[in-house]
Amino acid sequence: MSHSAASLTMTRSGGDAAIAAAALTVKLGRQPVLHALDFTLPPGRITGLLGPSGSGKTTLMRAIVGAQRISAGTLTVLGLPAGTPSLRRQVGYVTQSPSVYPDLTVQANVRYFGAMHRKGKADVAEAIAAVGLGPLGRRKAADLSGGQLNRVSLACALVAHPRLLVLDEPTVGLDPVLRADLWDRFRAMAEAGTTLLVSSHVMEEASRCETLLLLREGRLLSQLTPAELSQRGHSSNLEQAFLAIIREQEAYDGVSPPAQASTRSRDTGVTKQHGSVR
Ligand SMILES: Nc1ncnc2c1ncn2[C@@H]1O[C@H](COP(=O)(O)OP(=O)(O)OP(=O)(O)O)[C@@H](O)[C@H]1O
Repeated sequence: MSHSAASLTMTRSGGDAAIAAAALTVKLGRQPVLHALDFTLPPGRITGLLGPSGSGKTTLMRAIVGAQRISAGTLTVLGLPAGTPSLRRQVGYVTQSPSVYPDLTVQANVRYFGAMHRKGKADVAEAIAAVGLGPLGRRKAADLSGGQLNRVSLACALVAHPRLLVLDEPTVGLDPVLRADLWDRFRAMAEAGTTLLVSSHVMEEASRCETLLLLREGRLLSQLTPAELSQRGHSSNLEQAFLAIIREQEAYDGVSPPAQASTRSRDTGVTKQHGSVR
C-alpha cells in the first residue's frame, strides 16, 4: 500500500486525518468512560481497537459514528464534527448485535440498505458474496445462525461503500476460513481508500491491522503498529505483548505520586491526568 510522505505529514498534524480526537471525553451518566483521548487515524488504513472488556471500545466507536454525545474535547470524522448529519452516508457501523430485519431474506435486507445509498443489484450481490452468503441469499434472516446473521449485518454496511467503516467485533462466530477471507476483503477496501476501524478481542487479528489503538479503562495506553506492540511488550505473541504493556502500566500507576497533575509514561506514552492514579 502506498501512502505519500505528504499525506502522512498532513495526517500527523491532524489536517488530513480520517478521524481526529483531541481531549475526547465521554461520560455515561456521571461516569467518565473515555478520558481525554488524543489520536489521529490516517485515511485508507485498517486500525485495530484493542482493549479489555469494559475499556471503552464500543463507547469510542459510538462516538465516532455519531451515536454517542461527547462530553468534552473534539472528535472530527472525515473532516467534520462527529455526528454531522451528512456523515451518515459516508460512515458505516456494524454493531456486535446484528441489526437486520428477521422477516426479510438476506437479499432483501441488503437490497433495503443498498437502496438507501442508491446502490443497485450488482452491489447487493457483491456485498452478499463478500461475506460468503451467496448460497443463502433467499433465506429469511430469522432462519440463519448467529454467525450468518452477523454476516448479513456486515453485508448491509458493505453495500453502501462507506468511506469509513467501523466494525465492532466483526469476526465473532466466524470460522477461520471466513475470518481470513473477510480480512482479505478489509485489506482490499483499505487499498481502495476506505478507512476501517475494527475492534477485536482476537489478538491474532491485531497483526492484520496497520495501526493499533490500545485502550484500558477508558484511557489510551498507546497508538502503535503491531511490530511496535511486539517490540514494546517483548513478545512476538501479541496477546502476551499487550498483557506485558498493561502490567507495566499497572506497575507504573502503583508507584506514581497520587497528586501528580499530568505525567507521561516513558514506555507506553500514556498521559495520566490529575487524580487518575488508581
Ligand atoms: N449507561 C452507562 N452508564 C454508566 N456506565 C456505562 C454505561 N454503559 C456502559 N458503561 C460502562 O462504560 C465502560 C465502557 O463500556 P464499553 O461498552 O464501551 O466497553 P467495551 O470495551 O466495548 O467492552 P466489551 O469489550 O465488553 O464490549 C464499561 O465500564 C461499562 O460498564
